[in-house]
Amino acid sequence: MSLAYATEKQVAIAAVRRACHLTSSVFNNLVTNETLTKGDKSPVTVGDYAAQAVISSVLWHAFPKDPIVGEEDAAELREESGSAMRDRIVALANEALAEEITLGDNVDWGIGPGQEKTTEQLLDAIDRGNYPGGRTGRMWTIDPIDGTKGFLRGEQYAVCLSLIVDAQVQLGVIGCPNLLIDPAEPELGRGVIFVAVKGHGAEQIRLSGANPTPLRIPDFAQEELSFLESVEAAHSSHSFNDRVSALLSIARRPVRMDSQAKYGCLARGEGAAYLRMPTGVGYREKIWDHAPGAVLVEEAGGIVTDSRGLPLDFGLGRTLGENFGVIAAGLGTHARVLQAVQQAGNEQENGKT
Ligand SMILES: Nc1ncnc2c1ncn2[C@@H]1O[C@H](COP(=O)(O)OS(=O)(=O)O)[C@@H](OP(=O)(O)O)[C@H]1O
Ligand SMILES: [Mg+2]
Ligand SMILES: [Mg+2]
Ligand SMILES: [Mg+2]
Repeated sequence: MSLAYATEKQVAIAAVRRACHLTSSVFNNLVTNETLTKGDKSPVTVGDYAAQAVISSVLWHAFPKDPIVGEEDAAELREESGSAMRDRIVALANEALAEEITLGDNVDWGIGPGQEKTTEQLLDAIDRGNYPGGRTGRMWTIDPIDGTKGFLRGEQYAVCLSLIVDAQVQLGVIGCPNLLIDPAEPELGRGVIFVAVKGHGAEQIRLSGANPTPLRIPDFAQEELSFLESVEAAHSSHSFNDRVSALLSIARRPVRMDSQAKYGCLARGEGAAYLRMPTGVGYREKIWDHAPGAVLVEEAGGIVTDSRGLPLDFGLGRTLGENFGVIAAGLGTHARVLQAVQQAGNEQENGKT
């Protein structure tokens, strides 16, 4: 096997591991006044900002020329009113950057003892995520905490990083600190990183970095089919999924889970399809919410399209453009789900539902 994107993979895993340690410790010590509400009414915590600062700093050290499409920006933190949060973010980010963690990550990537940064350097690191995206060249996407609402509830969330080259996702890394390593063996505990390199397969490793396990989506019998879907009804239409489920005579209840942990669970065979249909409010899906998950599912043998059956286009900028939803499923399931989605869509247009 060739070493495609071998350095990028190592750096990305190291960055995501650091960020996962950070977010776990933030959750365990989260106090009031550490969460802001953004312009779109969604929450952002000190954990989101600090994790983006850490990942961006590591990427800058390893690949200084690569642009970054990151979810967060530091505008509010630069204001006087943001100073308390700012100080906490700087402390958290520096703690994570300087932390001693072994197994493959090392000081050459701007992490490890002595790698603390100034406030200005960390705010700039957050703001390096302002790249507008586009069709050509290399770029990284960072979603420092995907599923922030799940994070705040103590449920699933994910630290998500991808490398896109000429609009194709080449590498995806999804850290899930709260996900069971193996649902069949809960005593193994929680903390998983999903990794995929285009053309080279998908794997799961433990948050500790150990036990790489290849991932392959299994074939599902009809009675085993179930959907993975968002927790928040505002993020994807639950009622539409119910109709698709009925059309496919799916008996099992959908599994609701925040974040790209859904793509990870699909890739390891927990749930037969991830359906995310728009709620009709004109929301545009962001590339950082899907790029790592899409390459993961494809490399585990699955298919990811919109409701027209077209691949997601990561070359349009920071968003996926007009929202036609997302259907991710294994090879043997995707066509059936797509057909049912289109039927449900037609019914909706004809006012039958
Ligand atoms: N209206 C609307 N429609 C679709 N998607 C939206 C919408 N608003 C927000 N978002 C994005 O949803 C991301 C979280 O998705 P999830 O699948 O984790 O949602 S859920 O928490 O399970 O409900 C969430 O990612 P994070 O902000 O990283 O948590 C947002 O990018
Ligand atoms: Mg957010
Ligand atoms: Mg997100
Ligand atoms: Mg986020």
